[in-house]
Parts: sequence; structure tokens; C-alpha cells
Amino acid sequence: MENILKKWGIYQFPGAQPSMAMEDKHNLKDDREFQPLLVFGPPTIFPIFEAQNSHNYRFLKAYSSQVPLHQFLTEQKVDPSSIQAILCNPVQKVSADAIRLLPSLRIIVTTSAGTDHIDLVECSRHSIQVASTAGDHAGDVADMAVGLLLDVVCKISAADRHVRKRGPSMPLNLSFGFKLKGKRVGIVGLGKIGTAVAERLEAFGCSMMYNSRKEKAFISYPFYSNVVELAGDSDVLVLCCSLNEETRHIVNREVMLALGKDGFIVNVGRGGLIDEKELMQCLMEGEIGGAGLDVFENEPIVPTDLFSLDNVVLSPHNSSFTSDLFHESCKLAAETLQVFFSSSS
Ligand SMILES: O=CC(=O)O
Repeated sequence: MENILKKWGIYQFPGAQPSMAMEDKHNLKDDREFQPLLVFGPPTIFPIFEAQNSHNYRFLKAYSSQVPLHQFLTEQKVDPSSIQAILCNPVQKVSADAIRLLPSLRIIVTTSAGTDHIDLVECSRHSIQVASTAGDHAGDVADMAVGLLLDVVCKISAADRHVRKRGPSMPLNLSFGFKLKGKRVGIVGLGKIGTAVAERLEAFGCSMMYNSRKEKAFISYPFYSNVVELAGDSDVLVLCCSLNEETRHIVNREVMLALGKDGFIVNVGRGGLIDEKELMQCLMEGEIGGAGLDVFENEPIVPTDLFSLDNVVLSPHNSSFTSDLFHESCKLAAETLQVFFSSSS
């Protein structure tokens, strides 16, 4: 797990360390007097949450353990049936096995909007509530989508690397970027994030079209029920939809070939929306123009072949991790758990 944390980086926020007062308060009580809260994989958000809530919970940090869950709980001397709540985010899966191990589990709180890391079928089998406390994240994710697009189209990161490598005199031999104005943008998933992306890109003079589960009333952008056709009419595809069995690999080789050699893909949804092996091939063979990727199919693993490609901009599933949103999300998670525990005691 340490490697995972290193790979994704740990965010440090002022105030993320528990205050002395909180620690003292905590130390006065025996750990067993605190409500156990099993914490799955939010290494980024968790320090803030812990600092603000250390007086309420005994945190069982499964994300920092290398061993299977049952062994972790045994090592912590925790009875699995004492656990009613899990706090998680997409970094670590909440599998059916984990859920089955916890007979009293009643709620899973995820700080993400997406819930594809949680086995929802198993949750519904056991009547476990799943609460998303992502907060108002659409604008933050849309900012990142536009940032990735501008970066890859205007070659900002590539130019930055070029300048640093070349040194102080102005390098002139970098290949040209492109205009964003006039690009035809196909948005896959016109929900809150997709709509926020469209609003932003309209200001850049792009024209919008979209694919969604169904055509939306009162939206004037052309609707495409078929993603290959959408790609064929687009210069850019921006993926903003959630990952489920219908959308897994919604962008496959056929879609990428339809998008074409000058086409760009931005993915701020989930890695599994794109067939990543095919994406690598298409990027390396020049079948598409470039990609801006915030998410990957097998996170936290990022295919290393991408590192040498100048037409790719990478970000570590970072789009909704603005500092403002972190605090909002922590607050919502704390409130949700508080309501849950106060109504279940
Ligand atoms: O990926 C982030 C989220 O689902 O909120």
C-alpha cells in the first residue's frame, strides 16, 4: 500500500494532523469505547477526516495494511461483527468478500461520486446503504477536463518538458499545437460534469454534441445514440459518464479509429470506459492525435508506455481533489456518519 500511496502522492493539508487536544481526549478513553470505523482507501482525504473526527471513532485503517481484511481485523483485535460502517473512496475496492466478512455492516460512505469500486449487488443483498459524499464536484472535474484538453491540444506539458530539457535559450523546434476554437466536441455522458464541460468549452468557441443513456429534453446539442457515429463527427471526445456494465470499454478501437488521427480523447470518468490496451496501440500507431487522462483502467497502475508519449497528458485521478472539495466532502462524510450512528443507536 505504501507504494500505492507513493504512486498517487499523499496530500498534506494544514490542520490535517490531529490537534493535541483531540489526541489527549482520545487517549483518555480506551479504544474499545469508540465506534469502530473501517477506512478503505482514502489516503488523500483521510487525514483531514481523522483530524476532525478523532473524538468519535476508532479508525481501522485497512488501506494502510498489506494483509487480507480478516487478518487485519484479527491483528487489530476487532470483532468483525462490531463494524457497522465503512468510509472509502475509489482507490480501494469494497469487494463482495469484504462485505460478507462484516455481518453488521449497514452503511458504506464513499467520498466519491462514482460507486463502481463498491460491490453494489452484494450491498443490496444485505440491505447496506451506500452514501456518496462527493459534494458539488462537477465544476472541479470539468475544470480538469478542460485543463487536460487545453494541455494536450496546445502541447503545454510537452512544451514545458522541452524548455526544461533544452535549457535557458528559447527552443523553437517543438511541433505545433492546435487551436481549440472551432473544435467539435463529443461529450459522452451529459450529466452534471458533462454539462459543466460543455458550458466551459462553449466559451472557447467549440461546438458540442453528446451521447447519453437517452436524449435529453431541452438540450439543443445534437444527440448521438451511437458512440462510433459521435466519434466520427467529433474532433474531441470527453468522457464524463459513470462506469457500469453498459459503459465499460464504450471507447474501443472502432470508436478511436472513427475519431481519427487528429482526434483527442479526454477521460475524467473512469479508466474502464476506454479499452486501455487499444488506446495504447492507437496512440503509439498515431491512429488518434492524443489524450488527456485523469483515470486509468487498473488504478493505481498507469501504463508506463504512456510516459514517453508527448501527445499524452497524465493526472493521477485528481480531478475532484481540489482543497475546497476535500473539505466539503469530509464534512458531508462526517455528517452522514453522525446521522447514521445517532439513528442506529
Ligand atoms: O472520481 C471521483 C469521483 O467519483 O468523485
